[in-house]
Amino acid sequence: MEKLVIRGGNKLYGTIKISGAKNAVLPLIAATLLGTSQSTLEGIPDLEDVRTFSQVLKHLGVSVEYNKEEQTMLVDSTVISSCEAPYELVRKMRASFLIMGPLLARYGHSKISLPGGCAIGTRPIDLHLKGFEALGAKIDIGHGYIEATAPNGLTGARIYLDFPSVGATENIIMAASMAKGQTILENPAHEPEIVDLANYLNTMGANIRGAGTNVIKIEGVPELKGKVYEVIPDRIEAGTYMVAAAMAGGDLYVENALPEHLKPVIAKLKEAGATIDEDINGIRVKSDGKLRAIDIKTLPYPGFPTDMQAQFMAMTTISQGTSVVSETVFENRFMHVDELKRMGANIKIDGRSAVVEGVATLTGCPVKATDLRAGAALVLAGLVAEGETEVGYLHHIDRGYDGLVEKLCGVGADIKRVGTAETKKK
Ligand SMILES: CC(=O)N[C@H]1[C@@H](OP(=O)(O)OP(=O)(O)OC[C@H]2O[C@@H](n3ccc(=O)[nH]c3=O)[C@H](O)[C@@H]2O)O[C@H](CO)[C@@H](O)[C@@H]1O
Ligand SMILES: C=C(OP(=O)(O)O)C(=O)O
Repeated sequence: MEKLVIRGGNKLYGTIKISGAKNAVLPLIAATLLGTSQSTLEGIPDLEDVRTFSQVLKHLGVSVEYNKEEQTMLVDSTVISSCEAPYELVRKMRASFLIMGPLLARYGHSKISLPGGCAIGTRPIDLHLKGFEALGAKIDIGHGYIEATAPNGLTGARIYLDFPSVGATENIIMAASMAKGQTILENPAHEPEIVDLANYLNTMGANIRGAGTNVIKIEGVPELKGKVYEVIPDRIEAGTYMVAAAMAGGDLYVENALPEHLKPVIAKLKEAGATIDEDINGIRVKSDGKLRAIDIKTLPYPGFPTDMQAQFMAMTTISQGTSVVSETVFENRFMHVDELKRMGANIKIDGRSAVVEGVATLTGCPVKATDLRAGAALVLAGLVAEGETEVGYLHHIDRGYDGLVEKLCGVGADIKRVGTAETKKK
């Protein structure tokens, strides 16, 4: 099995350049299915999720050319030969469910395997389906598949989301972009990735207003064309390296990080004692590694991101005092706690909160990444732990961090990837 071997104790100095955002690029790839000509996506991060999504599109008969060196993806979905996605592909990546909205909009039919639960929670898709039904689709669930049909096309509607789900907002926007008439989406997600998707769809010829606000209005159009578009930088990757610098100490410039996407992360790092400077090209984090306890509560954007919760929990394990970390978005996103405890952290879980008493030092040992951000948290813990930390189950980390080892080693960390590649599994 492949693992990361991390020798802790090095401070981080220099620059890390942030890649394109995983959570923005996946909906953009789904949106290319709406275009009747070639799309060129730029700034594509080198991620396992990107490769998996390419496989999903190829399964639909779409031509996909990913160029790792140029960070581009050319998608030609002029012709789509299948509207079905099987379990083998969908189970690897929940975001593949985002193909349902575009396929329904363009062909009036889509059949996709139910994605199933995952390590961080049950992650139902009821809000996506309610949205499709409101637009006039008929939904049938059976034999592990969801089939959505709208033989006469979709019709715009007023839709209220019970919770501002990121994926449901994206799927509904894509479906409604080619529906007849106007759709008004109330209580949508506000994440920057939603705004990026709407911007791309508008570039393709859609008419979407209000993305990033409480109400999104979509006037359906009969046709969308593939275009050239560059994905936004990954705010979670940026936040992860910012926490790394705060914990390890040093002076790290996180190039490409957008301060306006990282307000709660910046505020909480300052509260913990790090010095943060923002400029037009990125964010600088300076720290002596001596941090204070902070409380964190995850919330939909613009609140504190759940995708940064595990990394901040790693930070609080070595921050002086008692921190309380509350997770309100996912019901089971504390899988990293037991692994951090193996490294000497003092954490008690109380319902949806974790109470963390800072310890003077963590100690390296073998640990496993149970999900993507849990894996990132363990890498951060390894950077400051005494001795050697071995992080296994790297397929989780590979889903969402482009060049993690190279980027961290480039600023002074001591990390090696060793062993033979494991069989990829969710
Ligand atoms: C590829 C991608 O962009 N993934 C992000 C996206 O996931 P994703 O789009 O899956 O997250 P959602 O915002 O939909 O989920 C948030 C909460 O809503 C619940 N829910 C969601 C849909 C639904 O139909 N019913 C329902 O109950 C979920 O179980 C969860 O508890 O947003 C999450 C929340 O910021 C992030 O952690 C993920 O990194
Ligand atoms: C939970 C995450 O991603 P996904 O929704 O793709 O599982 C994440 O990026 O932290």
